[in-house]
Amino acid sequence: MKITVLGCGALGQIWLSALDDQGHEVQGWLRVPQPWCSVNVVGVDGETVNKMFIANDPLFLAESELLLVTLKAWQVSEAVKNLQALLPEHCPILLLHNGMGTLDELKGVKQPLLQGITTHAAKRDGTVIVHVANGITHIGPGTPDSAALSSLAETLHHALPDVAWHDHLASASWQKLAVNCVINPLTVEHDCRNGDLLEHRSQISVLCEEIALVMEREGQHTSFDSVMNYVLAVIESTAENSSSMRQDIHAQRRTEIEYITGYLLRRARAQGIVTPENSRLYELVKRKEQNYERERIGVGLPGTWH
Ligand SMILES: NC(=O)C1=CN([C@@H]2O[C@H](COP(=O)(O)OP(=O)(O)OC[C@H]3O[C@@H](n4cnc5c(N)ncnc54)[C@H](OP(=O)(O)O)[C@@H]3O)[C@@H](O)[C@H]2O)C=CC1
Ligand SMILES: CC(C)(CO)C(=O)C(=O)O
Repeated sequence: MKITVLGCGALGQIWLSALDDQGHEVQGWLRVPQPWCSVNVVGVDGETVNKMFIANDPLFLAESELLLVTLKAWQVSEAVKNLQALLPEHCPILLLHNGMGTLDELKGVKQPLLQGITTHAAKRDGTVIVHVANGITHIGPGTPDSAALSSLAETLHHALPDVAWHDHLASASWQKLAVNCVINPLTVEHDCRNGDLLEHRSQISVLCEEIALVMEREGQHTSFDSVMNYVLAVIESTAENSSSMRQDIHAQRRTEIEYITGYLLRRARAQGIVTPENSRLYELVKRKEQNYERERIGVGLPGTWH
């Protein structure tokens, strides 16, 4: 297949490398246009890949059979809208990111949209992307016209297993959102690794009560116990991780809070539910972002809200 990967960061580079390895024709798409992008990946098995791929080629884009979007949630809608006119109308767009809400922002896009969530872990270490742990990528339709695209899961599975197709991704997406609503802002508040959150069980419990209520009103078959047990299991299985939000705050980057807790709060408001503990954490993270944004502008540096 001819595949363009939009966003060549941690996830983007492991996908570029894996798809190329399977014989697919791939190009990267960078924010600042360049004819080449370099992929430097250390695999889970320690094997390294150093390769250059074509980048930002509009002719390649016009012939692409898949646009794989591996951007942060807040980068997605503007970047996809900028490319949609160059992309064939039938070319599926797969959005792979944490958080929810980007589909609502892409309502006018003509191409079939798919969404995905992943438990793979990859991080940047200097100029290299380290694929820290294998995981599962769950994908499913984001618009009705992508419901018949389940064969994509098999193609992607051969490149970077596991990939599972879901006719209805909402359940998996909400579970992942619940995990991110608890772990990400709490690790910012306590400035700790995921595993250290087990010392804050009562706070986790209050957050899970609120989240379970919103999920139930959104039509999800769940309960407080089920959300709590799932969140605790992920805390244990990712105990050594520093969450992506904590890393973003440490690096003074914009976080994905608007698409994680922000999305939960928007759905809670629509359902008439109050979520005081989630709201407090949302405000806490927003305040931290605003403070360093103000500091950057104060010392004459450009803001990070590009
Ligand atoms: N890394 C991981 O292990 C996991 C990540 N995720 C989720 O996947 C998503 C992607 O994460 P990750 O790969 O880590 O993020 P990265 O920040 O590493 O990658 C995003 C890349 O997109 C680039 N970019 C930004 N804006 C544009 C644009 N307009 N056009 C083209 N490229 C652009 C960035 O470049 P620049 O820096 O120059 O702006 C950056 O290289 C996030 O939602 C994350 O939460 C989920 C599970 C695991
Ligand atoms: C699951 C978790 C919390 C793992 O760290 C994650 O997705 C993140 O850090 O964004």
